[in-house]
Amino acid sequence: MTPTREQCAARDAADPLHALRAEFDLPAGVLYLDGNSLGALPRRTPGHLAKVVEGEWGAGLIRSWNDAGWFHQPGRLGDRLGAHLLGAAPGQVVVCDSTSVNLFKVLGAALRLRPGRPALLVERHAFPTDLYIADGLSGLHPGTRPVLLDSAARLDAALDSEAAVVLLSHVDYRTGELLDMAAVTERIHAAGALAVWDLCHTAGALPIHLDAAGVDFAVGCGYKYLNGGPGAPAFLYAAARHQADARQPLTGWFGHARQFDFEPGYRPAEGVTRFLTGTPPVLGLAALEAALEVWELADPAAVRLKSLELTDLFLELTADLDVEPVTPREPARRGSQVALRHPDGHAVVQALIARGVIGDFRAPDLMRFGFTPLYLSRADVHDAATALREVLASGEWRAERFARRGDVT
Ligand SMILES: Cc1ncc(COP(=O)(O)O)c(C=O)c1O
Ligand SMILES: Nc1c(O)cccc1C(=O)C[C@H](N)C(=O)O
Repeated sequence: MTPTREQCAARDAADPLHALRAEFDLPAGVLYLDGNSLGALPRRTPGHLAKVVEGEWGAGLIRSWNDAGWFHQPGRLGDRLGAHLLGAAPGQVVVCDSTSVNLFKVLGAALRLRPGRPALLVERHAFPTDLYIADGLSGLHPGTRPVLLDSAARLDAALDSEAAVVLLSHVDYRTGELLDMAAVTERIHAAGALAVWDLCHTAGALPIHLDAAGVDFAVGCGYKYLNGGPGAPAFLYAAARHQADARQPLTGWFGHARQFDFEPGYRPAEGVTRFLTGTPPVLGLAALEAALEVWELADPAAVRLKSLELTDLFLELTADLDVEPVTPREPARRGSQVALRHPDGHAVVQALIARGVIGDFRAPDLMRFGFTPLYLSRADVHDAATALREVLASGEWRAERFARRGDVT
């Protein structure tokens, strides 16, 4: 028997995480299932930003680089994020730049740590920026060539003595499939290669254990599950054991050993600081800091349990619909989103959005629904599944206004 809405609401009432919903400012009448693409606005963010803008920028002016600690914000936020959500001991994470730029930096550093090995392995269906960056970087490294994997499951066949670096997504942005980070990293290391993980769809979706898994490098973005806001700075992780030898290619002055000596030659800073490039986006970091404060109110293990419950519930409540779930049912292989295949998925998603149920669509036929336990409840999941059922049963998605028109997301 699938649970009723009342049963869902009763479970919500008994859930300690339910209180965190009040930390978010969500518009009335909207069921937001797209926090896996752009997270919701934490209520404390506007006030925190106003404080930084008026107090630190307006009143403090340039003094705030020192007095308000702006210089150290990339490392300080990195340590907080590392401790709470990434399983990284201090001194290995910095918050800076975009995921794409950080990928360029860590892949560049990783390739230089494996000289003589030409292959940079990437999944054929990786998020395109990962493919583009791997391709662009390979063009700049004589002798390096990208090798496309049909899937992560085919990794072993490609892991030979030519393999330098393997770039993998912890969760697949289309299907929501989760890889076993520790086991896969171990296989990569057994072949003598380095493991670089894209955590865009897992940072804030489930607890990550980078140190314990022996990961070499990782990147991820701040604007999805972390709720740092549109264009929020991203993060990167460089394992302590690699830092002294790592040379990243974007050698800007914020990564210099003596930034204010203004030397003409580049010398990398100690530690993960050498992965910084230019002036940090102070206001973007402030918004991410406010969001992290909310995250620090939540136990990531409890968030994971609730996430699995929400995705499971949605899969169960939509099981009899004329859609094909592509997200794995096994909890250990599932991230925090559900993808359902439907030949007219774009129109169906548009019809849902017209009802206030916001999900998204990835060509050619995947409807994606992100489940963010900090601000979604079981009753919300029930309502979303009911809306999908009604949209499909009524055929309202066939209306001309829901036809595809080149929207950006
Ligand atoms: C797996 C993955 N990597 C990278 C990115 C994007 O990187 P950027 O923030 O640089 O646009 C996304 C989403 O946009 C993503 O889903
Ligand atoms: N980063 C995005 C953007 O700048 C505009 C629109 C969407 C996005 C996304 O995050 C897409 C997302 N990474 C995805 O999984 O498809």
